[in-house]
Amino acid sequence: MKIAIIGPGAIGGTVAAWLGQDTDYEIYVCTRSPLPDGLAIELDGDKITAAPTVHTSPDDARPVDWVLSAAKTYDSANAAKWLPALTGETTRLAVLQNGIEQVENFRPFFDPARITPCIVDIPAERTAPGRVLQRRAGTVIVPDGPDGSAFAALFAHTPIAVTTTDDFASKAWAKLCINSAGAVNAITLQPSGIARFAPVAGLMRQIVEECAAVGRAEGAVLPDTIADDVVYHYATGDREGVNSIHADRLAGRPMEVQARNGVIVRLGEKHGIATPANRMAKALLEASMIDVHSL
Ligand SMILES: NC(=O)C1=CN([C@@H]2O[C@H](COP(=O)(O)OP(=O)(O)OC[C@H]3O[C@@H](n4cnc5c(N)ncnc54)[C@H](OP(=O)(O)O)[C@@H]3O)[C@@H](O)[C@H]2O)C=CC1
Ligand SMILES: CC(C)(CO)C(=O)C(=O)O
Repeated sequence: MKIAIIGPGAIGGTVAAWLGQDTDYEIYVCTRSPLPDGLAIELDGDKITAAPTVHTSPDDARPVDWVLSAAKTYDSANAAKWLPALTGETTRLAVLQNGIEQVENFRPFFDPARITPCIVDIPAERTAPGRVLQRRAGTVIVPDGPDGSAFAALFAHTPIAVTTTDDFASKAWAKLCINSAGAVNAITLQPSGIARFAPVAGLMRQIVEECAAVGRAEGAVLPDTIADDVVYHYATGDREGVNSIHADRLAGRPMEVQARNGVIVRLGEKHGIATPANRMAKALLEASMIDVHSL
């Protein structure tokens, strides 16, 4: 089994290292930044390491059985530049991204019938190139079907629980409810525990209620308690947890604003649903990336 992982960041690095614990797999990591010392992942005080083959140019890559793309949503088109070299007749692509548009983001570059969208719930932070703090073993959800089952089987030897669902859209919107609220962490530059501060909990609740309303208009089935559930998740989880949009802002990287809050505003407009809290979150995060001298 040959598996290529595009983007060995927090999620790509974690997944590549865990997959690499099965020595029957040939793991290839496709990176744009050097990875001088392989991969080392810390989970629950233990460390696992892996030394996959590292490609820094598509010229070196060859067709594999599975490609896993773990680049950010805004890097999808660049990540896709690896695909022609990695793709053979039976190659399948798994897209490990937040948001609800995993297939859409790669549709221009890969046969959508062979794309497996993944909902990743693995809190992980990159601490240095190839170094990741994985805060929980975590889960991945993929659609029912032969590709979903084959993808899940890849992880059988890992602590990451991969399951399939017959209602992927609802699961993706439920995850977006969690991620939409994470904008508040990126805006305030405060980790998860800031949700214990009542005014922040209230703002997160409003962001999630808007997200859930738009998701339901799109056909998602979401529990009535989802806003309270999400706030509880942030308030009672790891107080120091830094979600990925917060990590992006801290590192001065672009942020997945469009995929996480922008999409709620955009689809809210389509359905005539007001989304003022998400609109404000989007504006503030976009403003934080602007050089005022360019205005
Ligand atoms: N971190 C987390 O806890 C979670 C993240 N997610 C989602 O997973 C996705 C990935 O997030 P995360 O791992 O945090 O992001 P990171 O920024 O840590 O990793 C992204 C990686 O993609 C690489 N990359 C970007 N473009 C290319 C390219 N053209 N070729 C090769 N590599 C490329 C980046 O390279 P470079 O090193 O040069 O920047 C980086 O290593 C996002 O959609 C995120 O929302 C989902 C659940 C949890
Ligand atoms: C909320 C969290 C940590 C869950 O895995 C996540 O999706 C992210 O950091 O982007």
